[in-house]
Amino acid sequence: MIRAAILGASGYVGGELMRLLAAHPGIDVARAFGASAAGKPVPAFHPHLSLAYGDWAFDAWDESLLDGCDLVFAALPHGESQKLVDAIGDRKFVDLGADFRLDTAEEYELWYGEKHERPDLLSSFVYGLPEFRRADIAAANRVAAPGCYPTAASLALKPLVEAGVIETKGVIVDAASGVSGAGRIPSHGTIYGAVEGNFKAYGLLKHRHTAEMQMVTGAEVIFTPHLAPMSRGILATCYARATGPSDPLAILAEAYAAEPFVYVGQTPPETKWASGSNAAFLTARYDQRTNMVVAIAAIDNLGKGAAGQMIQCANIMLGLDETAGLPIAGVYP
Ligand SMILES: NC(=O)C1=CN([C@@H]2O[C@H](COP(=O)(O)OP(=O)(O)OC[C@H]3O[C@@H](n4cnc5c(N)ncnc54)[C@H](OP(=O)(O)O)[C@@H]3O)[C@@H](O)[C@H]2O)C=CC1
Ligand SMILES: CC(=O)N[C@@H](CCC(=O)OP(=O)(O)O)C(=O)O
Repeated sequence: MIRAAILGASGYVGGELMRLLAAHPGIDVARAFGASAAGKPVPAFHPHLSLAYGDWAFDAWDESLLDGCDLVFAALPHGESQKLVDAIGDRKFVDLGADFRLDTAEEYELWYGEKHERPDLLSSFVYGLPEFRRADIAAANRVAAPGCYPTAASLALKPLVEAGVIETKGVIVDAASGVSGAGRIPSHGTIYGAVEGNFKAYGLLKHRHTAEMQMVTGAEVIFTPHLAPMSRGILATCYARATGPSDPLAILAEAYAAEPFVYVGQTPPETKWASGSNAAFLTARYDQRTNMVVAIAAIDNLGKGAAGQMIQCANIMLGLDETAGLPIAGVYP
């Protein structure tokens, strides 16, 4: 068994990693690190994990506790993995923070508004979207797993850009996320009273995921995220001017025909289809009246948008079955 350490195990993504790894045939959780949670029992933060990790407590960060671990997952706030990466050494490392996702320190500083402390290490990370970078991930020691919104939007758009059926200028991504996308610590905008029965846009014109979507798709993107009154899920609806009549559904179906976690179908997908799984559900249409293409993706932000994708990357890096430990079926209703 591969022994894994999780940094940020007390957070929402950390909890989802622990849940999925509890049923993984080739990877065991060896260490679960917290920050303010250090020393406290795992079930105090993740009661749903009581049977799997009932007698566990979160560790305080201490790099010597990585001894004996072959693999490290980090689900920390942005900026934190830059400080820890040296301690991880040459272990396999899957980082979900944004620190090493973008190609340049300048892009990171532009969109995240803070200085990048380790630009020297940017090129040592591979962007962890397996459907587009599988061979590079297999050869990598360090992977920067994508953000949740960019995963959904890029899966919907990239094959259409590559097929040349959409214009790459002014692509519109309207996406809605469940509240778990904002993490475990509630803020004024994510408490029940602010979210229940409500629907709102935020981050207009400046959401940091715009940079990632542009990097992956090669298109110029205008992205508007929305907060939806649900725990999990992302629905990304993407619009682009067509270069002419095409069959975008057939293009997506062909692009993902061999992909174990991507389903392309006629019916507009719903977030619940993906809930609890590592699946992505896609559809697309060409509209002759407006000469526009619309492409839609539904994922679980904690699944294919976070923990599931991290495990998919780790499976590839370790030469395990890519689907090991990862559900392809969602929880419904
Ligand atoms: N939630 C989602 O759907 C997605 C999240 N992400 C990204 O993944 C990362 C984790 O997200 P999420 O789990 O939602 O966040 P949470 O806020 O739920 O969890 C954050 C985790 O980081 C730990 N932590 C906080 N500050 C520090 C610090 N200074 N040093 C070390 N550890 C610290 C927390 O520890 P403690 O609680 O013990 O203080 C906790 O375990 C973020 O970068 C997020 O942007 C990416 C894709 C999707
Ligand atoms: C609903 C909600 O607040 N979502 C978060 C997305 C968090 C996330 O995925 O952040 P990174 O991918 O950059 O790590 C947001 O919009 O900031």
